[in-house]
Order: sequence, then C-alpha cells, then structure tokens
Amino acid sequence: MTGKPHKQPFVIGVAGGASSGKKTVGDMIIYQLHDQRVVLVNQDSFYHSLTSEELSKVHEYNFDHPDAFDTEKLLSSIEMLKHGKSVDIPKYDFKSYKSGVSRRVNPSDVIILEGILVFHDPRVRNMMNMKIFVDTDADVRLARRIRRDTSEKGREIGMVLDQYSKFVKPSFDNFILPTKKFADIIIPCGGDNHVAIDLIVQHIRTKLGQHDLCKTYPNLYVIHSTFQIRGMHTLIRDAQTTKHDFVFYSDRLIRLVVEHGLGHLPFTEKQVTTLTGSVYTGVDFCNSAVQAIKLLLKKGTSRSACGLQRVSKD
Ligand SMILES: Nc1ncnc2c1ncn2[C@@H]1O[C@H](COP(=O)(O)OP(=O)(O)O)[C@@H](O)[C@H]1O
Ligand SMILES: O=c1ccn([C@@H]2O[C@H](COP(=O)(O)O)[C@@H](O)[C@H]2O)c(=O)[nH]1
Repeated sequence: MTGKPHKQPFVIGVAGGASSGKKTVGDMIIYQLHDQRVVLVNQDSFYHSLTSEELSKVHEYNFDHPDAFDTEKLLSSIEMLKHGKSVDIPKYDFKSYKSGVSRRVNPSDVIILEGILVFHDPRVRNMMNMKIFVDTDADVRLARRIRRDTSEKGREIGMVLDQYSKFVKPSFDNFILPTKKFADIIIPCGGDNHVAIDLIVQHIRTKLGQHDLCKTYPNLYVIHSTFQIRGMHTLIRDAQTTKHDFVFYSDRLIRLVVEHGLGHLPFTEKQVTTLTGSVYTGVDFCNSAVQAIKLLLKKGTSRSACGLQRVSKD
C-alpha cells in the first residue's frame, strides 16, 4: 500500500424546520473551523426535478415530504465523500423547480449535511457523527420564510401562506419534529446561540485532533495543534536552527505538555486567606497528582525536568 491511510471525515447533520437557521448554524461552524477543510452539503440540492405534469400543478406539490428528495443520490454522494472521493452535487433551482448543473465537492475533514429531513432516513442518520436540531419557534420560521420566499424566490405572499398551511406545517408536525429525538444537541435560537456553537466547535476540534491511539487509550489526550505549536515544531526540526533557539523552543513545548497534563490531574477545593484578610476559594492538587509529577521528574530527561520544575514547584 502507498500513501497515507484515509482518515474518515467527521459528518455533522443539521436538521430543523424550514428557515429555522440550519444554514446559518452550518456557516457559523465553518467560520470557526477556518483552519480545517469543511464542506456544507444542502439536502435541497437533492430535490427531484418536477415533471411537466407536476409543474402544471405546482401548488399541489409537497416539497416538505420525504419523497420529494432523491435520498439514494444523497446517500451515495455522502458515502463517496466519506471515502475521500470528490463528488458532483446537483444544483436545484427554486424558480424552474429543476435540478441542473452540478458543483464539484472535494473530500474534506468535516462534512455538514443540512436539511429539513436529514434525520428522516436511518441510513443517512447512521452516517452522522453528530446530530444537531435547530429549534426555532414556528412564528419566527414563518416570518423568515415569507421574507425569504417573496424577496429571493419571487413568490406571491398568498402562495407562500397557502403552501405553509397546506404542506409546510403538517409536514413539520408529521415528519420533521418527530426526528428531533435523534438529535445529540438541540439548539434553541439557531445562529443567535453562540454558546452552543462554541461548544459544538470545541467538540469537533477534539474529535478531529484525536489520534487513533485515543481509541486504544481512552485517557490519552492530544493537545490541539495551533499555528504557534506547529511553528515551534518547525523550528526545532530545522537543521539551521541555532542551539540556543532549539533549547528555547523545546523548553516551551515541554512546558505546554506539562501544563496541559496538569489540567487533567485531580484537585480539591481549597480556601486561603489573602493578605487583605479576605477568603479566596481556589483549588489544590491532590497528593496523587504531586506524586505523579515527582515520578516524572525522576524519570525525565534534564530538559523535561527543567520544564516541569517551572510549572510545578514541588
Ligand atoms: N438568528 C437569526 N436572526 C435573524 N435572521 C436570521 C437568523 N438566522 C437566520 N436568519 C435568516 O432567516 C433566513 C433563513 O435562515 P437559514 O439559516 O437559511 O435557515 P434554514 O437553512 O433553516 O432554511 C435567512 O434569510 C437568514 O438570514
Ligand atoms: O421548489 C421548492 C423546493 C423547496 N421549497 C421549500 O424549501 C423548504 C426547505 O428549504 P430550507 O432551506 O430548509 O428552508 C421546504 O419547506 C420547502 O417547502 C420550496 O418552497 N420550493
């Protein structure tokens, strides 16, 4: 075998009612994961093209029913991306109701699959590593839909309201809402929920940083790689780097490892009285933690011992 083994991408499903903010949430995740290869795939791309008969009675067509989508194509497309292959994803035109020219999507580290019914088919659901449901009140969704469909899709307000009461609302109650139970995370307020987005991004970063060794050793933690860390690794590997710089940057890297390790050690709450007489509640490392550091110091090389001593007085 040649080349690197293919690492499976992290697949995130984002479901919720129409105009709940699914795409906004997806875009916010992409924005925060700027240093990763992330691709957003929209379930809307997999709408079946309408036949001429369906077109003549478009007001009777239910775009919110699971059968409106080409789920087999969606499945095979995500499968290809999961296996590190590029895929042509169709483009659906909301004005002509037809699927047209495709866009080429390249394999990525993270795939975000967003759409009203992405949790409906168990085969699609099972491809996801994380499932998010965007929970936005029906009145907010309707208001956004009216604005979007009249301005962007050029539709009559009467038609938008008819479609809503005839298909959108019943399908939300019958098909979309029942998939909420499959979600790992439910986000109220969609894109306004910065706390939820931050937590999601943190989790994805942890998963992406996980080495295969983490599966064998569940208490192994991999420090998230930053540009600063990569820069220091570059310097200490460079044959041109001076001895002084090599020692300086190695020492900084060792300290980062030790400080990160200390964050995983057990601690107890401790209160101290400050010089001004007030009581400060902090934490104190448990005995076992101090013993672990002492053991490391005994076994460590002189350089790592030096790094350890700077972060632990004991
Ligand atoms: N938190 C928000 N506040 C105000 N408008 C929003 C918010 N989230 C989304 N929107 C707007 O609502 C519309 C639908 O949002 P979008 O993310 O495309 O929803 P979905 O993908 O669920 O259909 C868009 O016009 C978007 O700009
Ligand atoms: O031709 C079409 C195709 C779909 N719709 C509506 O779109 C929404 C789903 O898209 P979101 O981006 O998740 O909002 C769905 O409610 C369909 O009714 C349409 O109006 N016309």
